[in-house]
Amino acid sequence: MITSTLIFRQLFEARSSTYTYIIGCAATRKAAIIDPVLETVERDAKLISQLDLDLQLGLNTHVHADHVTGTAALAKIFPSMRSCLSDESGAKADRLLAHREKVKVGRLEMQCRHTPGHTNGCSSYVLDSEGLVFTGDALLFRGCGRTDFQQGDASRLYDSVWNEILSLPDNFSIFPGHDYNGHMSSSVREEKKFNPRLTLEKKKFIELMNNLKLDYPKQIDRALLANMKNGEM
Ligand SMILES: N[C@@H](CCC(=O)N[C@@H](CSS)C(=O)NCC(=O)O)C(=O)O
Repeated sequence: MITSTLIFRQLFEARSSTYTYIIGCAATRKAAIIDPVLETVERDAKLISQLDLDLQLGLNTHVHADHVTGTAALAKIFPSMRSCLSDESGAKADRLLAHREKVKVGRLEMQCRHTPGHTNGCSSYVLDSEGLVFTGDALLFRGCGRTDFQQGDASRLYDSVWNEILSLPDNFSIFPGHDYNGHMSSSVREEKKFNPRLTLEKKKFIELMNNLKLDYPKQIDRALLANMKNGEM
């Protein structure tokens, strides 16, 4: 997608079902990448170069438990790129972002909103001018991130999603960190109406989240070790 100000790509990494996003400013060619995956760094770097973009920011929505972030590897290819992460994450990054802090991508401005609950250091990135929000694992298509490890907390997640994401205008598009069923995006209007977890009352939501009984992600040991250090292996 290219508008007069925005260059936008959604990319997929199949092993962990992760979405990576490229956000570029059409006027200045400055760009950011959200949640790159180590295994697809070469693909992403090639696309960034072909689009004639100058990668400035590598934004991680949180310390991922299911894949190794590509930010350290991308910084070797694009030396001016700076990695970013919530200042509540306890992990390493070039820039630690406070709640509501803004980052610039050329003439575009994104706001970091802390949305803890899946992990204590989760954040979503709001691109207000274009009506887009990148929710990482806080809010997924008709779902949400699990809350059973990494300081997960269902009560905090419920408040984060309702106060910081679903409080955005109804027509905002939601771009999640993963999808396991082939969906690519959603909207605030849709998730407020159809999300089977978040439309529950808070007590029922907490009960449901505390009893999901999901298997641990296959790459969890390798991923947590590396992602606490910005993806350095
Ligand atoms: N099978 C996958 C891991 C699947 C998983 O646990 N996904 C997480 C996000 S990555 S930590 C999640 O929050 N899922 C929510 C849900 O309801 O499924 C693997 O082995 O990597």
